[in-house]
Amino acid sequence: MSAAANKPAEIRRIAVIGGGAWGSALALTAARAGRDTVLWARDAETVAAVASGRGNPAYLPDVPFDARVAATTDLAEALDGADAALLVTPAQTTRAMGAAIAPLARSGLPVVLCAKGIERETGLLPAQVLAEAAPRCRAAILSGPSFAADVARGLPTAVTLAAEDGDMADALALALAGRQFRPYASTDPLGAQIGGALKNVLAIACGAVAGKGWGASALAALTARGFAELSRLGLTLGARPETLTGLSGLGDLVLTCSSAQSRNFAFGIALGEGRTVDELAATGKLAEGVHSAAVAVDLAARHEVEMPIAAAVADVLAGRLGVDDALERLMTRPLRRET
Ligand SMILES: NC(=O)c1ccc[n+]([C@@H]2O[C@H](COP(=O)([O-])OP(=O)(O)OC[C@H]3O[C@@H](n4cnc5c(N)ncnc54)[C@H](O)[C@@H]3O)[C@@H](O)[C@H]2O)c1
Ligand SMILES: O=P(O)(O)OC[C@H](O)CO
Repeated sequence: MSAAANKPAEIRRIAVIGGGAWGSALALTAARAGRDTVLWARDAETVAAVASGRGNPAYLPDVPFDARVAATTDLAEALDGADAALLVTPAQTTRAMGAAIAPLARSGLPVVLCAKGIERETGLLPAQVLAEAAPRCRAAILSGPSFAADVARGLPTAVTLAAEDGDMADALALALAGRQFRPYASTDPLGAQIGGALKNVLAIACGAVAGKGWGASALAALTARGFAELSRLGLTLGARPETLTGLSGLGDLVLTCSSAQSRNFAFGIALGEGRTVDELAATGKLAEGVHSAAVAVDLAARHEVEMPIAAAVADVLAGRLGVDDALERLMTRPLRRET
């Protein structure tokens, strides 16, 4: 067989599974890139609004859709004829959504995992979960500094698009690229997933520092030490250094640890201002770091990797530690060489 015959076919039709903020922004991105795009959402009101061209008022208010996106509540219809799917529901739903996609997807369908998190019950990353739930699909990862509202408005950014198969990563990057959205293909999906999952946990810590008013120096110091933790775990698990310092690692960490537009950072701010975890959970707003903190700490412990900031976040979220005590604990750790 020639090398050309092994190349993935051109991606013309894209199914975006998940009608929240990021799913809608990515559907718009795919449509702007000229792909025939269909959005699946479980809620009929969202589908009606998107299909009529009104956009997604529930999740992306005040963002007009400037390209045509079809929409459906029928998963089989969304996947029918799709050359690739983007799975954009919360990380803890990857297994159930993978299982729903599995019998409807053609063999070898590229499924781009866009959630940033770790499965709570198993400690598995999204691609590992998909491999169990939909073994005939091929996983790719889209991650990097990208607020849904910014991307939907057409503000520029760059992201990582990673898959074990470099040709598939290239084809997916090409399918989504536009003047305002620049994917960099990568063959390190593990590294891309580690960065995306951990930056959410670390952003809660940084938000708490901001909410407490502990100053810009503390915020920068915590972000840098957070990056040290992310890198330690990533390198131990086999991520590549250039991925960890790239868009899906350092790039996304810097964004999420510095902007109140981040739901994880905003969650941390509210904690620092004295709101309780239960109060914040009751708002129903998705902050993925809340769901991944404890399991990230367990994963690190299994690999004998120290993650004191993530551990402090997990303890605060579990009600075992206050934010002031978390600072005290971090600041009074034995002094050490910087690594
Ligand atoms: N919003 C962003 O700026 C952004 C950017 C990059 C990555 N992400 C990641 O994308 C993922 C989704 O985030 P979002 O911002 O779109 O969240 P969101 O809260 O805006 O939307 C979540 C969507 O998932 C659906 N959903 C929830 N539970 C479901 C279930 N059990 N089955 C099927 N559908 C379900 C909801 O109905 C909703 O349509 C997260 O992992 C997040 O970290 C978000
Ligand atoms: O709002 P957050 O904290 O989920 O962050 C959104 C994106 O992941 C930023 O890249």
